[in-house]
Amino acid sequence: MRARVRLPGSKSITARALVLSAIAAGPSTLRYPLRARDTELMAAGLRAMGAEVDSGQDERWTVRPGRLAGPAHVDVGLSGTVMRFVPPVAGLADGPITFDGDPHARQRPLGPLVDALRSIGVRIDSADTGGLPLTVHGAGGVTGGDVTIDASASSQLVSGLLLAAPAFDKGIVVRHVGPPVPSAPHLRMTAQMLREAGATVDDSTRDVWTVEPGGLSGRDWDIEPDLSGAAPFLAAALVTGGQVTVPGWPRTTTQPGDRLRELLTAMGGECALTDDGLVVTGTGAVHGLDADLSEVGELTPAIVALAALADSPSRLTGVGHIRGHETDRIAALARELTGLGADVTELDDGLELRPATLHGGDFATYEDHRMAHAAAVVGLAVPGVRLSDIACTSKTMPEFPELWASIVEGTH
Ligand SMILES: O=C(O)C1=C[C@@H](OP(=O)(O)O)[C@@H](O)[C@H](O)C1
Ligand SMILES: C=C(OP(=O)(O)O)C(=O)O
Repeated sequence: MRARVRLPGSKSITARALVLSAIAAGPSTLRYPLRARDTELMAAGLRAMGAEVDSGQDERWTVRPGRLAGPAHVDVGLSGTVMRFVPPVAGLADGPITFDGDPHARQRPLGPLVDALRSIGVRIDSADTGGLPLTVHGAGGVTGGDVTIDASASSQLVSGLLLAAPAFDKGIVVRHVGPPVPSAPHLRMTAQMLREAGATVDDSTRDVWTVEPGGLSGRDWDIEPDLSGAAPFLAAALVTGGQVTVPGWPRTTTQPGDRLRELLTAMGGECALTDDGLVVTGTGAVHGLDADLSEVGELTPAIVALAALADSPSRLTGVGHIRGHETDRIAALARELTGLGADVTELDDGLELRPATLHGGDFATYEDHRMAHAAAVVGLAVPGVRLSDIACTSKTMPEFPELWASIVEGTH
């Protein structure tokens, strides 16, 4: 395999740019945004509340902030960013905003955010579970102030509060209390993008984030390629002993996917960040990995797929929270890989894998895009791996099936 894969924009950066633009004082543009289910739902949700989001052109979306008002309905789909980033904005709107999503969305952790918003004066009706479906009774503004939250289930619970906080009367001081918050790079991304939009943010104390009240400016956002989406493509270089180049790989970034350079090197690849982008070359061998993935939880499915093909054991820990992702990813990976003959042990907070000879069979995706990515990686080395569903990849990369087929067929 010798492939060059141009990836779509980052889901996480696109989501944040949309939210910050919707509460800014003037218009903004997003250059090279991600067009996928999660970001289309984000745009639709903000639009429903009164922001003017024009996503007509692929390479340039524009956002004109408008008066935020209900009644409106926000479909969160299965998107963590939509369900955690939009309710705090809904508190700023005038009128009721209802939220619901795919059946599994109701199982994803949301209660701590709802409680936190209530504690700063936002009236919310929620399901008994504390999560979806819910109604935010926007009062045209949010008092803000001091909030205590257990965000061990998802960093997005904190990011959601911070992103809307410049528009709160008193801004916000968020204190996390509980087991560690995962996905630290995503919290740095939130702080950095808030600052780029003109907010004053203090994240210098562990587990405490302060955002001062103040107007945000409209601006041009250049969206980096989605480095987490790169994971299965770069993994393919290792599995096939080939070479995959991702052009436009940023030299510095807050995206957790940048850690792929270190993880794939440890697993036997060679990674070179060149003027042409990131070039990953397989050496013919895939080694096991002993790593704490808590900061990069969304990379777990692709790394586990590689680990299932490795020539030595792996122990991947620190990701108990991914049981609350699109599906319980620890259980799903253990079950589906075991079904293909892998030697896997499920841990509370991760997985252990030992070398085994895999065989073909059915692989269920549980509507999880990254489960499909994992199956695709295994399928490079194991004939007859049949995915239950490839359409779920539309959550973050609708072009995944075509891109994957093209690298496998060597047409790139
Ligand atoms: O803020 C973000 O854009 C994200 C944060 C992470 O969430 P968790 O902290 O819930 O893992 C990550 O897994 C998700 O894909 C995107
Ligand atoms: C966990 C993920 O998504 P979400 O933003 O829905 O939490 C993911 O994309 O791996």
